[in-house]
Amino acid sequence: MKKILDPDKETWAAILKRPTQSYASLEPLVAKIFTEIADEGDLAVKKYTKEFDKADLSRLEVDQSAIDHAKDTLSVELKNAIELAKSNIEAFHASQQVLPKKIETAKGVICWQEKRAIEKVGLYIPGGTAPLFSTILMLAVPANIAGCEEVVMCTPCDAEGNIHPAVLYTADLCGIKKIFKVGGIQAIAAMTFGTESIPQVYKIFGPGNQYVTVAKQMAMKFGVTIDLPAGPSELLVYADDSANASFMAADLLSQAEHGVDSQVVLVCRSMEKLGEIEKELDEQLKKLPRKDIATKAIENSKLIYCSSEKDAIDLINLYAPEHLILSTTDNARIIPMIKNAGSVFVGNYSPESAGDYASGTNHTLPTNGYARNFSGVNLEAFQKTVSFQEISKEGLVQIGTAIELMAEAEGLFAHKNAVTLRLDSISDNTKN
Ligand SMILES: NC(=O)c1ccc[n+]([C@@H]2O[C@H](COP(=O)([O-])OP(=O)(O)OC[C@H]3O[C@@H](n4cnc5c(N)ncnc54)[C@H](O)[C@@H]3O)[C@@H](O)[C@H]2O)c1
Ligand SMILES: N[C@H](CO)Cc1c[nH]c[nH+]1
Ligand SMILES: [Zn+2]
Repeated sequence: MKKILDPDKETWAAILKRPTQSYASLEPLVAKIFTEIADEGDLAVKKYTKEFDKADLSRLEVDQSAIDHAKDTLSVELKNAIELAKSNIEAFHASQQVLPKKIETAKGVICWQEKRAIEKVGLYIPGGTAPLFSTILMLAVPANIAGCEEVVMCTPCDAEGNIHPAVLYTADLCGIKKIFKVGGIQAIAAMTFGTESIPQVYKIFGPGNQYVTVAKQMAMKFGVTIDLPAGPSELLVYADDSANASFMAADLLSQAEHGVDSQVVLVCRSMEKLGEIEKELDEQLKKLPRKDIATKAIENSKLIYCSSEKDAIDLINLYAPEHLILSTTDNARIIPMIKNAGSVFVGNYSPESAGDYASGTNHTLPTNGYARNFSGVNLEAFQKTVSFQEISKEGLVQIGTAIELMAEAEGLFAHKNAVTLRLDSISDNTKN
């Protein structure tokens, strides 16, 4: 892991660059697959599933028998853990509900907003190197609270066409009725255009590797919206002398083990603590089953010493990490200074894994610096906001002249007339 001491500001952007390929470099491949799937539907989806996932599928949809088998296979302990996580995620996302609030902007002019669920949503559940069934909870729970009518789920299968039982169990627990054994670019293209088997959706949600992330960005060109660019996982730990070195090393490795293109960064105010964390990292890494993946991710990662607090915070805000751990003596003072981060974990006893699984917050979060302008998934992502107004005669008298003047100034006389006719009728009625 590269060690950097008090870097010059001019070098920050280069130091903090992510190890993923650019949108431009993946676009030609993604565009080719999109075109084929738009033209040939299931046939092209099957072709690419064979090419990338080595599975020769005759049917894309998961059979009920596989779901029933998954329910029998999973241990009671794991089922209970999934239930606990689901209940915390439900509590946190239900608390995000906003009730309509009517405002009288002028006497007799009542305005308000109501939330409406997006009717058809597609959930992408990553499964290339690990079966991320926790992601189903993160997406299906808010979709259900919002009241989305049609929920379609795509996830990659193994070479035999099977999906991990925990994925099928969790999807069934969340009431998902349409589950497809399709991953990667081909899954996103299929949900964008619709195929003979896979329904077209209005909005696509979910994290994934760089291929999935670029495919989601491509989907937007075809009128399907997306939640956010949620690519390869990242973690930045901000630590001082008070940090527990072994906890921080474990947290850094937890995100490094996601994929070779993950990135973890330590920004440390103490040289001594930086050394301790580095030593712990080396030791813990050797014992990990996914050490090959984590080792490659660690090669992309950095240990940065910052003697100045201002520089450290500026660096964090410039990097805009997906996850940020604050492990300092004065976390409460630091929190208001954090402008850009997807999800923040405060103190030595808030491991990043808690947010991945069971604290209740959502783990679908912006990566690659997008925490500067995107939020992670929340209830609102599954809703649209519709505005309403109800205006009485008295209300129209209050604002009518202003509307007439503005419409006339824009040269839009039909707009003006829509008000003038009503104001005239009000004045006629008053006279009679
Ligand atoms: N940001 C977040 O909120 C968040 C949350 C969870 C996971 N993640 C990230 O999701 C990712 C999951 O990645 P994954 O690979 O395990 O699963 P994935 O499901 O995202 O991707 C697997 C698919 O990628 C496709 N693919 C693989 N290599 C390809 C190639 N060379 N060309 C074209 N397509 C190819 C295959 O079709 C395969 O099905 C990880 O990077 C993890 O860090 C991010
Ligand atoms: N850390 C991932 C988000 O970047 C989410 C996850 C799922 N399972 C484990 N981790
Ligand atoms: Zn994780």
